[in-house]
Amino acid sequence: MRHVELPVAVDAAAAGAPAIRLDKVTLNRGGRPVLSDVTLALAERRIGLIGANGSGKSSLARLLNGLLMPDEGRVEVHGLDTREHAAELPRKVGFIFQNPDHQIIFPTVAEEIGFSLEQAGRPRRAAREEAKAVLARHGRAHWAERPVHALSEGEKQLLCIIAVLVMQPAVLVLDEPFSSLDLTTRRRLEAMIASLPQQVILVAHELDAFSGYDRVVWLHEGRVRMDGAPEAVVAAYRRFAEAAAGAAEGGDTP
Ligand SMILES: Nc1ncnc2c1ncn2[C@@H]1O[C@H](COP(=O)(O)OP(=O)(O)OP(=O)(O)O)[C@@H](O)[C@H]1O
Repeated sequence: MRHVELPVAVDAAAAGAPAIRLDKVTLNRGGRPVLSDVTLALAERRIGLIGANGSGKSSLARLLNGLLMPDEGRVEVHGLDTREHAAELPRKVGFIFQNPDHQIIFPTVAEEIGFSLEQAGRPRRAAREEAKAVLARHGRAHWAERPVHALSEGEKQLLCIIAVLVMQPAVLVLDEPFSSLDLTTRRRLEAMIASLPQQVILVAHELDAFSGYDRVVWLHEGRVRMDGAPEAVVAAYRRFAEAAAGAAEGGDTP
């Protein structure tokens, strides 16, 4: 199967002014392009990003909060060029990594959340107290003095989300947050994410995670292959992936 799926029009006007724009973005990593000429206006509240391993999803996600900068083109978040406003981006775009251990710095839950509150401008002493109140709001008051290493993977992921949310970002980017979670834990986290007022951009291989989403973008070899309603994009991607698996079994690649 070699045909290119035509993009599905997304009603950007209905969704409001784009919060995020990528304009002709090319990104090189390891001396080769991993994103090529990507143009996207991301305005919808719930956007999924899918694609095969190595297709460029994490790289694109990292462009959104300034962890990576484009080699060509521009990335704008709420009108700010990421190249010129890198220091402001972490407060606008919260980022959740696949592995919570890459995000958590402090030994206890309250210290981790307290640090985020300090980053958001609270004095240290007030931050420690407020951390307990934040945990209580999430029904996790009993976590405050818990060592982070004693939390399960799902609990650590929830801690990361709570810690990022205290910065009150306008956008939450989650890069494969479910990959080590069991189904029940994943469903709970999905429900929590669904309840957030933030714009959410979710990178995931779990194709059923996008129910209720406004839009899904499929990346293929560093380019947008299809972009539109979740059902249509996920179905096309599934067909493509299954054809690719079949062709690989037969010694061919689509
Ligand atoms: N630190 C790095 N240095 C060099 N190349 C990298 C680096 N990180 C990723 N790449 C390359 O960039 C390409 C895109 O990787 P990326 O992680 O963005 O893909 P992905 O779609 O998120 O993949 P996955 O689903 O496996 O997480 C891959 O070819 C990868 O090898």
